[in-house]
Amino acid sequence: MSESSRSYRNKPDRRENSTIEVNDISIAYETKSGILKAVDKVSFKMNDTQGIGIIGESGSGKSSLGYGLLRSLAENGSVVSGSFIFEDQDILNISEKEFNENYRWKKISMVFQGSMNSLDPVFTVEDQMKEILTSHKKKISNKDCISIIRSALTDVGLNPDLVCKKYPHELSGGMKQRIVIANALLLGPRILIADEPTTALDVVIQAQVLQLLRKLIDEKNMKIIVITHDMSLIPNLVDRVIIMYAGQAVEISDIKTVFEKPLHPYTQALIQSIPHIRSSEKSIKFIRGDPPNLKEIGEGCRFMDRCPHAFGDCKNDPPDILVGNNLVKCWLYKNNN
Ligand SMILES: Nc1ncnc2c1ncn2[C@@H]1O[C@H](COP(=O)(O)OP(=O)(O)OP(=O)(O)O)[C@@H](O)[C@H]1O
Repeated sequence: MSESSRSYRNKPDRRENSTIEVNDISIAYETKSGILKAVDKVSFKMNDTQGIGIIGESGSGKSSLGYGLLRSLAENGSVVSGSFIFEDQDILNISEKEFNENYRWKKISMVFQGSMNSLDPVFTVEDQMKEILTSHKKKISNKDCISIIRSALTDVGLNPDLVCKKYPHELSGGMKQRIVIANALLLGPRILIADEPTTALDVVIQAQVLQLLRKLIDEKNMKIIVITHDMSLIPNLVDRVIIMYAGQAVEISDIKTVFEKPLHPYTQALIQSIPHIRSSEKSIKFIRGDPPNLKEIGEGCRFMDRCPHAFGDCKNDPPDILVGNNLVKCWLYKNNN
């Protein structure tokens, strides 16, 4: 890659301030039948944390949180409160123009859920990648474009000579997902939000894509926020997890503790629902009942109706309680307060 083309991609610099602080983010959608509160006061920090997983069942608000952080919510959605501090700046509180010019794709990027199926069928891989580059870097030369594209494809384990001139339908699912990741990393972001990055891939390819993400995080010294409903995917990818339930972060834990000693009854149930091949247990464990309707949230613990440990206190909103280094939103730990 030429020196000039190198300068279009942010280079990893271990000295830069990579602290990320998400404070009390709430997200709501306006719908015909009322306001739906998808995310309720979620906070987390990533100082020494390189990767964080956002885990929860469908509808728990994971994607809304990711879209909210990238300022890409659907038109009827908005971040109603909270801040997202990155490089000492609340990037939810700057103009759209400044965010687009300095942050979107350049410092924060996203692999959207299902995006491998939205690659444009009438453009070659090279043309799609060129389009991204030229729309963000108006003055970039064709030579630099090609050089960056080839390097980005190599980074994700693809041979540029074989894939540059190919159309999406000529590629396997795994290759398409690698291209989607290469697209997201094209401008050298410091934070990558990956929403269900391995859904719709078979297990072997899933493992390869996860391994690729791990390699890219290390090589590029970037931070990753992985959104997934599948807890079993993340142990080698992230060091902390946020367990989301009905729009709230009910547990924030390091990855080891969450598997060895999950605190929240919902997290415990999630872990128990992961099938173990060597276990003598023949029946599949599942969580009975349904999550509450996010348009009709009342007082009290949102998991109460499904919780085997529910008791009187649960009728009141549970506080966030620190247990060791981990936070849990559950009255069972009130004596730790
Ligand atoms: N544009 C929208 N308008 C109205 N409601 C929405 C919109 N987008 C999401 N929701 C609702 O917000 C809640 C959270 O959805 P979200 O997609 O963030 O959850 P999720 O945990 O990512 O689920 P999934 O894994 O199925 O994507 C759900 O009740 C969903 O129906």
